[in-house]
Amino acid sequence: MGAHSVQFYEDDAFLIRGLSDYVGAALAGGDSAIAVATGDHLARLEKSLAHRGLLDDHGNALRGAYTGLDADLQLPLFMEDGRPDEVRFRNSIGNAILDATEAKMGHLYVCGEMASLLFASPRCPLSPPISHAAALHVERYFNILLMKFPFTLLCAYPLSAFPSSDDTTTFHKVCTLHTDVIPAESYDPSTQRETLQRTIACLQQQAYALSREVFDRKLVEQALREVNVDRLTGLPNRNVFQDRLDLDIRKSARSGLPLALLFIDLDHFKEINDTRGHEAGDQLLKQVAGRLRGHVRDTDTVARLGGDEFTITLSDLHDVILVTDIAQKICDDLSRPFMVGEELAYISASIGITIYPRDAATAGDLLRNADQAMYRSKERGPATSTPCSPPMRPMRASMNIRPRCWPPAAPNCAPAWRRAWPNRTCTRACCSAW
Ligand SMILES: Nc1nc2c(ncn2[C@@H]2O[C@H](COP(=O)(O)OP(=O)(O)OP(=O)(O)O)[C@@H](O)[C@H]2O)c(=O)[nH]1
Repeated sequence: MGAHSVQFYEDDAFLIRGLSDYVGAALAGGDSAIAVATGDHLARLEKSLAHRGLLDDHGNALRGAYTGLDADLQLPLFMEDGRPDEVRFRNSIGNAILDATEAKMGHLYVCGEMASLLFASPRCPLSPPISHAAALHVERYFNILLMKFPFTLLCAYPLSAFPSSDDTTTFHKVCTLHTDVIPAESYDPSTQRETLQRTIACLQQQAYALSREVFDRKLVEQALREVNVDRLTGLPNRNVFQDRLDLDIRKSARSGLPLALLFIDLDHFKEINDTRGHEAGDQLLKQVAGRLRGHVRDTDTVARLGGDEFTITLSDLHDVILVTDIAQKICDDLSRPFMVGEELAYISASIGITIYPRDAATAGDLLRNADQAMYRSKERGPATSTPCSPPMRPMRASMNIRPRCWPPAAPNCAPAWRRAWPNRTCTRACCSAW
């Protein structure tokens, strides 16, 4: 049987160089060459051969004989019902090889990447493992031709055809069907150390598969982060909030220390979007997230549920009374102006508070309580916080916390507030901090 080598490659430019060396050496020696490659590779190969002075402008050999076959067109010729068919293969590629050997223009050198085409989606209509099995069939058909006709064959495979470590078995099978294995990116036609080359090629494939897996894992980790983190603010999102609340409830049940859930909804945030644009609204939401983080310990959870809704879970509370102080401070803090772009922006927040286990036993009920309490705050007016109270939780008095500094001090600096609450007056002393 004639020599049937396999050349692996990572980089297209390396493939073209290798094919050009192979076909070029044949033509320069007055021999025949058939190149079966994808349209793009074929064009680049022929350009390289023309550059070497071996082909004319029309792709005709100036020495020896050259035939270029577009692998994309050859593929359907020998496929039947989505599988390579031996008879069709003999009638297409086989006949081209037969014609070239009968022409008796020296020895025939064939290089082909139709087998690797079968591996490499999306060009090939087959997906693994069918494409892998199909390519192995094509290699066997080649070996049958090699037993009948005197020619030398070089097949080319991208390492990307074996992207996972599960492909190692197929990779070995491909190597076994060839007489020589040429490792990727180290093509040296003079090298004879076949065993060493095989080992290098296998190691390359394994290294390639490993790097693909590391890359894929990074993508998965990134996707997981994105699933858990609110992209705009970097805060945990609703999913993480719910998981952590469940966890905090279980910890609280064990430790006996209560936890508080604060539901925070910004007041008239929509006006910022409407008057200053969505980007300004985004900037403001990021700053709100930063301010909220400043009011809690590392062990507490500040989350963004979506839109202008945030939650804070305060765990391991030794003194529940402190929660209203924290809510007060948050109301005060969010009523301070925000620097958005070049201008100040004014908002405030309505907060609903609920305590575990005093007000509810489950995460769902706690969230519902806090949400309802937040709406009570909205009804009372902006910058208000309300603990869970009847009918949310029987026998609990509601509480109304306003920022010490309300409404904003400078008469011209908060037109939105003044339109919304024209009857509110400013307590200048406490606004001086602004
Ligand atoms: N800039 C920005 N706006 C958002 C984002 N998500 C939601 N919004 C907007 O936030 C607004 C929230 O709606 P509301 O809560 O009704 O607005 P509001 O003016 O604060 O209303 P009240 O809570 O009743 O005071 C809507 O206009 C949303 O389009 C976001 O990621 N970025």
